[in-house]
Amino acid sequence: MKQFHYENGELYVESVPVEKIIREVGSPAYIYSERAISDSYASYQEAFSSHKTVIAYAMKANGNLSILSLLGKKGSGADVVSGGELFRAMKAGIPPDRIVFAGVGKTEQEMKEALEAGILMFNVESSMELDTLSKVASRMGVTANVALRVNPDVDPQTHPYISTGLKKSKFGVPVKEALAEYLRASKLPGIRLTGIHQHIGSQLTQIAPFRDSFTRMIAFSEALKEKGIGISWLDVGGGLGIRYDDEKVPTPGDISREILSRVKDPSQGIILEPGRSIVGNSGILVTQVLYVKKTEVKTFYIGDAGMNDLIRPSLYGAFHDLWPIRVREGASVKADLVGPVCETGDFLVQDRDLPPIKAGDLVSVMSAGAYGFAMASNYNARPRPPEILVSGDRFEVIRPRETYEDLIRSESAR
Ligand SMILES: Cc1ncc(COP(=O)(O)O)c(C=O)c1O
Ligand SMILES: N[C@@H](CCCC[NH3+])C(=O)O
Repeated sequence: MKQFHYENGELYVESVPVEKIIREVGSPAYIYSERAISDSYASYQEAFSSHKTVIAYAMKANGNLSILSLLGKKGSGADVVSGGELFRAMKAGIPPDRIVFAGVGKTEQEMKEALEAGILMFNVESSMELDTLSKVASRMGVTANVALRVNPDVDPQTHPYISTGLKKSKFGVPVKEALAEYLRASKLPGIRLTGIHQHIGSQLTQIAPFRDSFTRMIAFSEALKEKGIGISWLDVGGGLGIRYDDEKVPTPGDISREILSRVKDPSQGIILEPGRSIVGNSGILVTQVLYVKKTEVKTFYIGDAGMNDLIRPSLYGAFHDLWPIRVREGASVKADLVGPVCETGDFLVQDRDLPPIKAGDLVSVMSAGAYGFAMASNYNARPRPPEILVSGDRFEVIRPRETYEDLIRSESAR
């Protein structure tokens, strides 16, 4: 978080005071640090530099075109999960031969688009999907590069909504059925088996689940080799956690040691799909406190950003730290920071000792660069906030605030 720091009691992003940005673009607003994004990406590049690696940024975390093109220019690929994400990635200039496509419900149309683009690999999640891809590719007279997403049944020790590698989860092909499915796939027209894919969950803070699932992946790739199926790419997914509160999280270097120590051949291709760990701590959501409301039992700071702008606290009970934009002297107060949305679950912070805050103050919801704007909605007909990218002493609006007209653009009143 070193790109977000105080100078004389005032919060800066890189060399720009947050207040200066808000004066120009208004509140609420997402603000990202280019330096922070570049540094996170570089830590993956360095950690995996000894092996042939594609870092396929999981753009679901933050799919802004400027961020995609920033990463694309550094050599990043993209992990996409829809035709829309594929479209965005290509618009941002990410070459298709660095794009992998995951997701349990790809449509025939999406498969066709990805085949036309010539993506690196489809990460296929079920037998039926495999048959559909074979049919679509054969019809087009092309061959789809395929990995099966193998569900290793490993507990990632994270929030249940974002655990994906357990037996009971909807993702991937159960590890027990995977060998038979690969053998079947090897005979299907229009399919070329090029990889194995795993992704066990998000916001992983322990190294053991990575180790367990990768150990299973290596064992599985050896079982495939014995059956004559050689694999070019081991796609180990994403999921590395970030520090929201006081978590101690593994680094890309820790992950690479686990992985690369087991991969003897440096020409064995590795694909990584980090999302949160690239952008999560590279962004904040700034909101202005409109009102302070004290009841018999609680203090509420009512801000101009709500669950439609950042849904993680409402959806997962997620913790986001709260920093004042200007530090005030005084005692902390136990309070909630809530939004204007008509839902009791509309809170960004709940029952927490917060620094002294007055109506009119700007505050920063930290660690909001991943799954922040990306999951924002127009609920309550609220225009989504702008996104700002800071680079050194400059800042740029990389997505303007939506207008009321944007809200109704494709509708008509009868
Ligand atoms: C297939 C796949 N790859 C990569 C990611 C990115 O995960 P994270 O943002 O936790 O790195 C996800 C989301 O969890 C995913 O579902
Ligand atoms: N959206 C989630 C993570 C889901 C990851 C996508 N597979 C979050 O905010 O933490």
